[in-house]
Amino acid sequence: APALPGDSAPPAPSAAQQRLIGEYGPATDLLEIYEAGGRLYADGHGLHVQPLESASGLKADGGSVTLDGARLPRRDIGAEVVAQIRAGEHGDPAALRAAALRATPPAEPPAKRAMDLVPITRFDPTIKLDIRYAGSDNFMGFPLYERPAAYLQRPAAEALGRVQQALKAEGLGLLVHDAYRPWFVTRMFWDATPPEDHMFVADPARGSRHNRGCAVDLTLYDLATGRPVEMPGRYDEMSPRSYAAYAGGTSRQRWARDLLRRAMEREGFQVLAEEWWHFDYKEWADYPIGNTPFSALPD
Ligand SMILES: C[C@@H](N)C(=O)N[C@H](C)C(=O)O
Ligand SMILES: [Zn+2]
Repeated sequence: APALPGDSAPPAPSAAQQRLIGEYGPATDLLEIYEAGGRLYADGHGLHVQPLESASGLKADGGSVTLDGARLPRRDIGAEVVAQIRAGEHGDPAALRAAALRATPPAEPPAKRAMDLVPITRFDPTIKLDIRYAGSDNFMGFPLYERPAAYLQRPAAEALGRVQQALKAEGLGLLVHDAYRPWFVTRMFWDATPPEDHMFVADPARGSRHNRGCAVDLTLYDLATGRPVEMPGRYDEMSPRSYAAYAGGTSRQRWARDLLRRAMEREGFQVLAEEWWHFDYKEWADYPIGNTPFSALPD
């Protein structure tokens, strides 16, 4: 039997539909235009799952929507949050890093298991890496890691290898953005992120499951082209598009997101409700919080 039975990707929407799909209006009361079953719908801002062609009073041209005469501009909430973080009081990378390195992780009772971090490509070298925190293409806008490495605790890395094998039958592979993360980096994320967006970064007072070597941030790539598969939102986007249950975007994007989730769940990983790309391995509570930088981990 196929590893992930019953899957076939829905068709992509037409270019004309693509131009309209998105979020419009005030952040606290967004109007969402999305595709389902080949049709466009408007939802929010006083409308409820309204087929676009029958939404009287609504005119959409892509750049903005006019609803009952009021103009609702297109929004990219994630990009707005990134701009806020980079302009914020904690925008100085060196000062942020120095403060985080001076701080100490929370004290905890002895962990059940010792750290046993292994490179995540050890059990399947076809897992691809694009380690965003080792470069500047991340929400902070500067490198946080000394090298583009990805480690997980051994049982989690083995499980990830099995996910990769299962996805091969679908012509897909895993593209990893992050795995083990030293605690001081979690502290830097927390300090730099506006409090209203703290749901997207772990509280250093409890530690991240990444610090325990048991969380992985990842997406899918197409084995034939090597290109990432389109998802409903961007990696590390701090907006509702990141929620695992987000109903917007296109059927094809939601299909890919849900396929990734099912493939991961079959091997003991659980998705984070706020982030479609973040998965915790089931044994995370057994491991201690790690603060070892990548420069001190073996290659
Ligand atoms: C920062 C983001 N990639 C992430 O991993 N968030 C979760 C909540 C975490 O920090 O553990
Ligand atoms: Zn994560």
